[in-house]
Amino acid sequence: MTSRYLSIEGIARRFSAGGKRTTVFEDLWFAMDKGDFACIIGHSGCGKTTVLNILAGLDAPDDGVVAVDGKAIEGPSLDRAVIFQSHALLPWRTVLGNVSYAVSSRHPRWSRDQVRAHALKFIELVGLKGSETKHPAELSGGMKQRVGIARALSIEPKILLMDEPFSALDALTRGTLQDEVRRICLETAQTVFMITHDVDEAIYLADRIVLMTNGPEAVIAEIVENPLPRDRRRLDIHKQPDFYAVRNHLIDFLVERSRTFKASLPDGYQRRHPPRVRPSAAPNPTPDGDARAA
Ligand SMILES: Nc1ncnc2c1ncn2[C@@H]1O[C@H](COP(=O)(O)OP(=O)(O)OP(=O)(O)O)[C@@H](O)[C@H]1O
Repeated sequence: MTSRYLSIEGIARRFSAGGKRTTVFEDLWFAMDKGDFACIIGHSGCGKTTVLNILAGLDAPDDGVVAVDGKAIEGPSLDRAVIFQSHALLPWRTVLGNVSYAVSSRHPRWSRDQVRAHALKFIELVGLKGSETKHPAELSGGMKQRVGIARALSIEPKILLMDEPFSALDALTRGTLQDEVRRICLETAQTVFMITHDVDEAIYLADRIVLMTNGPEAVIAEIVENPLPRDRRRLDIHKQPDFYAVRNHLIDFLVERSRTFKASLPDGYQRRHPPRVRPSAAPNPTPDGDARAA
């Protein structure tokens, strides 16, 4: 196994349905360091959720291994927290009750006061101070998702896995929550693997964007290194010189290359080391040899 914090090593997943066997992907490789924020982008059905489920330990690969912090994943664990599109809160528990439940699962020996103090810290972190005693039915969609985020972060997971966490929210709430998740993840050096269909969301949040070709038998076409500065702000991100270079690169992939990539693999393409690309507005980017302009 490699020494990276998270390593996906040659995994394959095949499903049988109606007597037909489909290979979603095989020989998939990807690695992350601690504190990295990666987004995966690809068309519906290419296998993004399958990868996330394998990382969560909810599904197992048919071949290959996934390891976190040097340990192969063998099932669900509190080391990996998942935030889904729907919040899946316990309706009979309050905000504090929902978060405390997760905290006491993580720290079964903690006293009631310790659990409460820890849960309150994360409730405050996501901006829900004052709503501790409310039940999920009394909360807006955005507030419920905040509880889900507080619950996931409160167990201080090694990896935070997010499956389109903001897609069910209105644009204003989505933007605010993106800001908060970014702030918290930067502050806590949280390692995050997230699925999104939203190119702008990926550019705002991610350090690296994994581009997956269409399925079946999807491959990772490229790992796009985000060229924007780490202190980027959502509201004026479009003024960053490289913004449209990276945005056009991602859109071009989704519109065209996700479909055609496999039929014309670039020279020297290796599944184990997909090309790393750093789109740039500069006319002749030459930072690391394999960088290309959008
Ligand atoms: N349990 C299963 N049994 C059979 N086929 C499955 C199963 N789970 C997923 N698949 C198939 O695997 C492929 C990848 O599914 P997956 O949900 O990972 O795609 P996705 O990229 O996350 O799609 P979306 O963006 O629509 O959520 C699809 O063709 C899907 O039908």
